[in-house]
Parts: sequence; structure tokens; C-alpha cells
Amino acid sequence: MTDAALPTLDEAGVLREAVRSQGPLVQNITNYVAMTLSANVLLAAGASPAMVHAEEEVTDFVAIASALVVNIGTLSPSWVSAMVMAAEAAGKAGKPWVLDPVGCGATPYRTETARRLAALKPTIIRGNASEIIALAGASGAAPKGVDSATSADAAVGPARLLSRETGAVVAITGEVDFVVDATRIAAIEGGDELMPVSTGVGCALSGLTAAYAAISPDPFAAAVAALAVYAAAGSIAARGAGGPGDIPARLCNALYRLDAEGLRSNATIRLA
Ligand SMILES: Nc1ncnc2c1ncn2[C@@H]1O[C@H](COP(=O)(O)OP(=O)(O)OP(=O)(O)O)[C@@H](O)[C@H]1O
Ligand SMILES: Cc1ncsc1CCO
Ligand SMILES: [Mg+2]
Repeated sequence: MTDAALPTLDEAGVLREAVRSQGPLVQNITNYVAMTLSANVLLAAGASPAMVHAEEEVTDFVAIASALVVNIGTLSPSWVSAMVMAAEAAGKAGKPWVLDPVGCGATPYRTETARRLAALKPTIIRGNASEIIALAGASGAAPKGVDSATSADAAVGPARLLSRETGAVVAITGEVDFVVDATRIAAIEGGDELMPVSTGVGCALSGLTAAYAAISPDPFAAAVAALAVYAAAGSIAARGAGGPGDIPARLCNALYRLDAEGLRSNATIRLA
């Protein structure tokens, strides 16, 4: 396979502009920790976020949203019920939705909930390496709570199995990110080691990925573009940061200001 099978950084830049010009409405069922950063990341990228998780309204909201993200970070029974309702509604309406299986593998409740949601055929699954390995049912390092205990390349084989089983594009993040479907594996480089030291940065990326899926009919291209844009913005954000506490604000600033040149010089997309 050649690099031609992969979207380029310039194509990612076209999708970034499309998110800005179309401003998709993204419904977020996400955790208490990451809500504000997720909303700010979506706004900085040009999308409109709404945090909507009551069982009484999730289905109605799916009808007006362009995409949905389901993140199990702070799950409890009424939330899980709302997640299932929203995922089913998105499936029926043919709207793209992203599953973030936070902490899958850490407890049976998380693993069972993530598997139940994965069976509802998300368009894209985005998680760290330990979460993807556990969701695929492969053996490997269980997460340390919600943090990964292994590197992303260890999850590429399990991600491929998961993609075949669910039909989803699977994105694994870490020092190097990977996006996997039935036939392709893209590696995305960029970002910074300060990013995993700031909570919710991955969760917010799952929301951003839903915005890209809203404006692109190709979920593989959408996931690669979202991760590449985030890798570039993360790398720019870390430059001059005093430490992890500066990352959320600087990441939003970098996403807001990112142009084609900034994208080209701060991220790479290659075949893996
Ligand atoms: N060592 C690293 N170097 C560069 N970028 C990194 C590194 N670790 C993570 N990232 C980037 O940080 C972002 C979040 O990825 P990460 O794997 O930490 O998500 P996560 O574990 O789901 O985070 P959270 O659950 O706290 O939201 C991704 O864009 C990823 O590329
Ligand atoms: C720290 C934390 N705990 C549950 S969700 C969350 C946000 C990062 O995944
Ligand atoms: Mg996470």
C-alpha cells in the first residue's frame, strides 16, 4: 500500500475549514471532568457543542445534532441508559457517532458498558491503547484507571480486530496516534508529552473527531484529519507552556488560530 491511500495534511486542512464554515452541532454525552474543555475545543475549532445527557431529551437532541459523542468517563446507570438511547437514535438516523470507552478494562462495569455501546456500531471509536486493547478483548496492559498503561502501537492489532467486529474506524492515541480500518493503518505524529498530563485532553479530541465526522462522509479521513489537527495544535500549544496547567488554554488558542502552514509544519500523517 502507498501513502496515496491516506488523507494528506492539506486534505485535513480542507476538512478543518469545512468544520469552521459549517459549524456542526455536536451532541456530547461526556464526563464531568472533561465537559468544559470538550466544549471549548469544539468552539475553538468552529463547531457548536451541547452537553445533553438526560434520558428525557437525548433522542430529541440527536434529531437536531449533526453528530454525537458518547464518553463513558463518569458513568452511572441513568447515564448508560441515555447513552444507549442516543446511540440507537444516531444509528437509526444515520448520524455519525464516536465512542470514547474511558477506563474500559479497569472495572467490569466499564468494560461491559463499553462493549454494549460498541455493539451499537459507532462510526468511530477513539481511546488510549489500554482502553482499545480491553474493548477488543485482547490481552495486554489494563488501564491505570483512565490512563493508558502501554504504548499505542501495542493496540494496533487489537484495533484491527475491533474494526472488523464493529465496522468502526478505530483511533488509538498516545505518543504516536494510529487510525485503523479494515484495510488501512495511518500513523499521526505531533502533539507533546504535556498533553497526557492534562486531564480530558483525549476526551475533548473525541468530541472534535465527532465534529469532523459530521462534515465528512468518510470516517477514516475524518478521524485522521481530527487527530492531525489536534497533533499540530498540541505541539504549538506546548511550545512556551510553563507546564501541564497551561495546556487547555493554549490548546484552544492553537486550534482557533491554526492555519495550513501551522498544520503542515507541526504534524505528520504516514502509513504504518
Ligand atoms: N507522549 C505524547 N506525546 C505527544 N502527544 C501525546 C502523548 N501522549 C498523548 N498525546 C496526545 O494527547 C492526546 C490525548 O491522548 P491520550 O492517549 O492521552 O488520551 P486519553 O488517555 O483518552 O486522555 P483523557 O482520558 O485524559 O482525556 C492525543 O492527541 C495524543 O496524540
Ligand atoms: C480523570 C477522569 N476520571 C473519569 S473520566 C476522567 C477524565 C479523563 O478521562
Ligand atoms: Mg480517555
